[in-house]
Amino acid sequence: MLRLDGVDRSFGGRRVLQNVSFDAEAGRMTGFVGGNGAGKTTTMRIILGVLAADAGQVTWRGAPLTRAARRRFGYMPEERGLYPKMAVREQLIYLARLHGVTAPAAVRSTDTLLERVGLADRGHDLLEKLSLGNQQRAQIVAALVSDPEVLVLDEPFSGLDPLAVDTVVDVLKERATQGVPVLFSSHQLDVVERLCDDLVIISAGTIRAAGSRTQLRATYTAPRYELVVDNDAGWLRDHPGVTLVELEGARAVFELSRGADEQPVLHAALARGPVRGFRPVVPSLAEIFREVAL
Ligand SMILES: Nc1ncnc2c1ncn2[C@@H]1O[C@H](COP(=O)(O)OP(=O)(O)OP(=O)(O)O)[C@@H](O)[C@H]1O
Repeated sequence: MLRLDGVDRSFGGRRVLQNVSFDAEAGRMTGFVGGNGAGKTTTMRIILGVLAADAGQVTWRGAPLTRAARRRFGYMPEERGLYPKMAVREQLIYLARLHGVTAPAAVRSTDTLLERVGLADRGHDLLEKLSLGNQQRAQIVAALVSDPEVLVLDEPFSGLDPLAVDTVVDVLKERATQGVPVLFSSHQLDVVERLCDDLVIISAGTIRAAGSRTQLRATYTAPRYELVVDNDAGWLRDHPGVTLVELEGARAVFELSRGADEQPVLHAALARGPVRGFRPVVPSLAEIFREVAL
């Protein structure tokens, strides 16, 4: 597992990371989310050794990271890394070689990945001739081409159309299935929700929550239910333990205080007339994020 333990970092006396600790586990997709300036890129740069931490450490498989270990990492930096004036396929092969991949394997890996992301026929173009979305696809190939042991990706989905997002999601999930920890940052909470097994939420340089989606839901949001009746459901407002979240006439979404049982609410509804729907509502990641990070 990739582990950050007590990482601090300041710029010019301003602390931007404070005691940052979390794990990205082998074989799991870990979404790293936080608002603008929260500290995601700085954290990823420290993992890759592009920046040094002031305190704390990053370990991989229990050992502090060395330059040799980091060569086996795949990194997609925020500033992206490919050369605009070099042909796409040529530089991807070159990059794989830099990471110690043999020439035939570098060619094979480049061609397979270009095909996967729909760029097989653009390999001979200069990177700058590609549309921004296609450049982004090439950057993703760059992170994957050396068949890395660990993947650290800064906003890998930004600028991709929905079909390209799906393709990249598939490729990343495949890597995770092969045992690679995949740590990626994203502002697209719907994509993170669909994709990640684990979540790390950072705000103002501090980790606010980390764990599996199910754990975070259980920890940070109260149980929620939807009730649909025939008449106005406004009476719920006065029911003990209930907080109304939404009310549209006969349909209501409500939260129950912790430890409260939902059955008395159902009985109360039935006592007033027919109940057309009653079901638990799973809070979205955006709601968890609002609860934890803001
Ligand atoms: N080289 C630097 N010098 C000074 N301040 C920096 C430097 N790099 C980052 N910072 C500051 O550190 C804080 C965290 O920035 P960082 O880029 O890590 O956030 P982020 O979560 O990736 O944000 P975004 O989602 O906007 O990309 C910000 O306040 C930023 O201004």
